[in-house]
Amino acid sequence: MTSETAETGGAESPPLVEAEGITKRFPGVVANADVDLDLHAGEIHCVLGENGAGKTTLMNVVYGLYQPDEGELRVRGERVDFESSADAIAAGIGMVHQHFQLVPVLTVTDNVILGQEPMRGPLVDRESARQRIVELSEQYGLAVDPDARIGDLSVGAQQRVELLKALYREADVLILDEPTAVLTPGEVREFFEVVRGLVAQGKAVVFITHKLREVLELADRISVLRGGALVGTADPHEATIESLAELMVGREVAFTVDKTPAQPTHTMLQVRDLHVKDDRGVQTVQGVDFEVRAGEIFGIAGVEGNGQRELVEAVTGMRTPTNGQIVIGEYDIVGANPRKVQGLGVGHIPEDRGKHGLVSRFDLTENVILNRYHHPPFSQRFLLNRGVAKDTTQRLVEQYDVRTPSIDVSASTLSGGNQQKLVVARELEQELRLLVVNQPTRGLDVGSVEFIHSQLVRRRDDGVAVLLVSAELDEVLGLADRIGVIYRGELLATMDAAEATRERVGPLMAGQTQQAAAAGAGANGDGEGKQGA
Ligand SMILES: Nc1ncnc2c1ncn2[C@@H]1O[C@H](COP(=O)(O)OP(=O)(O)OP(=O)(O)O)[C@@H](O)[C@H]1O
Repeated sequence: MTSETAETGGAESPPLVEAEGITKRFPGVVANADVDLDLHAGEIHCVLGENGAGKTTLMNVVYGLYQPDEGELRVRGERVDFESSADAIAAGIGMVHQHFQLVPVLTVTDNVILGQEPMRGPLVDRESARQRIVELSEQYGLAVDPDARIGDLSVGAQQRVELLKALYREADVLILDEPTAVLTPGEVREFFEVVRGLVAQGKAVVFITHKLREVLELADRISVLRGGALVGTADPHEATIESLAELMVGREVAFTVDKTPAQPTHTMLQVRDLHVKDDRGVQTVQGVDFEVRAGEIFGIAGVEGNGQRELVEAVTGMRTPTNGQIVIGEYDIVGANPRKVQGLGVGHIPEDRGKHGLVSRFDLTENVILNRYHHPPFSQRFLLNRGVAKDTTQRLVEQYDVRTPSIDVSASTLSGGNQQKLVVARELEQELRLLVVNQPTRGLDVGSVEFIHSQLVRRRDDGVAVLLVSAELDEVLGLADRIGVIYRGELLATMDAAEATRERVGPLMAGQTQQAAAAGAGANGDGEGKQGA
């Protein structure tokens, strides 16, 4: 639908939001340089750009979190000067961040009305709020139980609560920052339906994503940022994944991984009959067996939440298994702490860089030496050699193209994708025997994905054993030499990459065993990995 046909649009009405000449500077960086952006009722506007291109900054300006240094914002044709997000919300702008801002112990209703409680005299009128939430869920197809506790909801349901929160505040413009990064394939499909419903009812949606297939499927309008500036717009009917990638990155991007057949040698990681419980005490890994040899990439495919997190935490010493063996080299590491495991030459790229990868208030050098400051070359005779630490950080920042004004800024100032590149650089560029990577390219732009993939293959070719866990089926199929499929904590099948196709692995990810798949029973493709590009 276009603005002309939208309920609240119409050829003569101005865009819901016009951003004109927006410039926003941070120390040493021009995050947005003279950017124009129009958001129309009834349109899905995709904003693309490589990591650090300025997408989040621009949206934070529109949402009132940052004030622009230059330029102006107009809402329905009227100039606005937002001093905070409260002003933007009052003007009908809502934003759903990548990290949800919900209180886990409260109910859906309490979260939605938080800070906006309807009062009847001195009392909160919870019942009328609850009724309004039910109406909104029905109107926009946002299925959630208003009385459920947030902590008990799936990620997809929590995202629907965030949308309800914005709609309850009567938002006409919804800014969604990488909303599908955290969703399972089934949830992505449901989410697309919701977004289509929102624009059909006259809302304007801004959709930030690195997944170009999603852009082609959903966008009415595409804007591309590079180095803080708007470098172009693309017509979703004419654009291809390749053309969008080139517009974003400024060069051609390869979508297939260039690698020769693996030459594996001895077993480096052996996992036997592994059982692991999650934080709630639920047995999420249930009798897993596999091994990874030096010089190969063993990929674990699976829809998120099937025990991958607990498996990776057990292998890296962050979680003690309830049963089973994990042998790295010749050591059984069950009971060993993460530092000990790391000392065996184990690198770890965690799925949650905020929790386990980086300390956001530390500068880049402190983050690079985080788990190695007590090892040479950083430590010499118990003293930290700052010069070596800084030189190493500078080299990694250049080699991995971490976009930053300097290595002295705190990690929190880096864009999400650049934070991830820093973690990957630190973990890959050390003495390694085993590398455990969980969702290594989440939030990365297509150019960075291409680079990180080639680096993983390079370390494999150096003789490192690589355990790759990813919900992106394309990533596992493109990188791994052998593949296991995890479903409800069990490895359903292990196969050579040559035998692994999307058609074979997809149904297994949905829990369909090989026998059933051969009989053709009930394949619905729901288990397909999230789309790579
Ligand atoms: N609060 C801040 N202080 C200093 N620099 C910042 C701050 N926020 C963003 N930047 C810088 O502004 C630039 C743009 O960052 P932004 O987060 O907008 O990029 P992005 O396009 O959203 O990237 P990604 O795809 O990685 O999320 C980056 O160079 C970043 O380091």
